[in-house]
Amino acid sequence: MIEVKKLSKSFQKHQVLKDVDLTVKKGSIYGLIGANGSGKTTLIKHLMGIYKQDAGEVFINNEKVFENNDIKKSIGYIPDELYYFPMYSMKNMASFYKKIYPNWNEERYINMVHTFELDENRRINKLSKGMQRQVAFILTLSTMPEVMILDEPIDGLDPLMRKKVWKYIVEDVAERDVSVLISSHNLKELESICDYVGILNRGQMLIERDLDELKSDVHKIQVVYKTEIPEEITKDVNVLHQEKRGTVYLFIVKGEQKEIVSKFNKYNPMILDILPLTLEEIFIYELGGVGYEIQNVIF
Ligand SMILES: Nc1ncnc2c1ncn2[C@@H]1O[C@H](COP(=O)(O)OP(=O)(O)OP(=O)(O)O)[C@@H](O)[C@H]1O
Repeated sequence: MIEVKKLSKSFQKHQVLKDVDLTVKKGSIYGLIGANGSGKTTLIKHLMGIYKQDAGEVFINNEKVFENNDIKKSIGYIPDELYYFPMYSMKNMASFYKKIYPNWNEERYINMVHTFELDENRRINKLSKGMQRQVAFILTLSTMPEVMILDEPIDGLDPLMRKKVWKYIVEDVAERDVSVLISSHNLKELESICDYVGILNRGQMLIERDLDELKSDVHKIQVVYKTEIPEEITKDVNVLHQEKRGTVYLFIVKGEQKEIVSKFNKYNPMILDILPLTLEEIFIYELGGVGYEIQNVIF
C-alpha cells in the first residue's frame, strides 16, 4: 500500500507539490496522470525516498520510506530515465540484484529472459531503447516487489512487448496483491488496466477517484433543439465544455446522468444522445475546467 499525506515540496522558491494526498490500495493499479511539469516525477521520487519532503508524510506498507533501505527492497521502481552500470550485461545486473533483493526469483528471471527473447550476455547499453526497457521489467519483476512504481514504463516499447508487460503486472496484482502506481501519458492503455486515477494539476491533486466512478460522473451529451439552445440549460448544469457543430450542440457535463438528462429534456430536444467518454477526454476537459486552453483540441 502507498499512502501520501499532505506532501509539499519546493525547489528554491518554486513550489512543485502542494498538500498532495494519494492512496494506492493493496492489489490495485493506480494511474497518475497530469500535464507536462505538473509534478508526477517529483512525487514519484518522494515515494522512492530519493527526495525528502518539506512537509507531509510518505508511507509504503505503513512505513516511512525516506532513508529506509528495507522498505526500498520491497519496491520495484522503473524510472523515466533508466540507469545501468556502463559495462554490465543483463546477466551481470541480475547477479547484482540477487545480492541486494532478498526475494529475487531466479526461475521467474529465466522465464522472462526466455519470453522476451533477449540475449542476457549482451551489454545493456548496446541494446535498443525499447530492449533496455524490457531489461528493466525483467529485473524489476524478478525481485518479486510488493509495490511497483513505474514512471512512463512503456515509453519505447512496441505493442507486443507492452501487452507482455501489462500481462505480468496484472497477474502480479491478481495473484500477489501487489500495489502498482503508474505515471503515463498513454491514457488509452492506462484506461484499460487502472482501477484508480489521480490527476495532478500544477502540483496539486485535482481529482483522485475510482476510474469507473470518475467515468460515471462526466458525460458527453449531443443535443439538437428546434431553435437556439435555451440559455437556462447552461445555468442549470455543470458544463465543463460546450461547442456547436451545425445545429448540433455538444456538451461535456459533470454530475448525475439522470438528473442532467432530465434538465435537457425539459426543453424538448429533437435529438439527445449520451456518448461514452474516454479517460483522455475526461483528462482534457477537467484541465479545461481549471484554466487550460482546450478550445482547439479536436477529438
Ligand atoms: N531537481 C529539480 N530542481 C528544480 N526544479 C525541478 C527539479 N525537479 C523538477 N523540477 C521542476 O518541477 C516541476 C515538475 O517537474 P516533474 O518532472 O515532476 O513533472 P512531470 O509531471 O513529471 O512532467 P512530465 O510529464 O513532463 O515528465 C517542473 O517545473 C520542473 O522544472
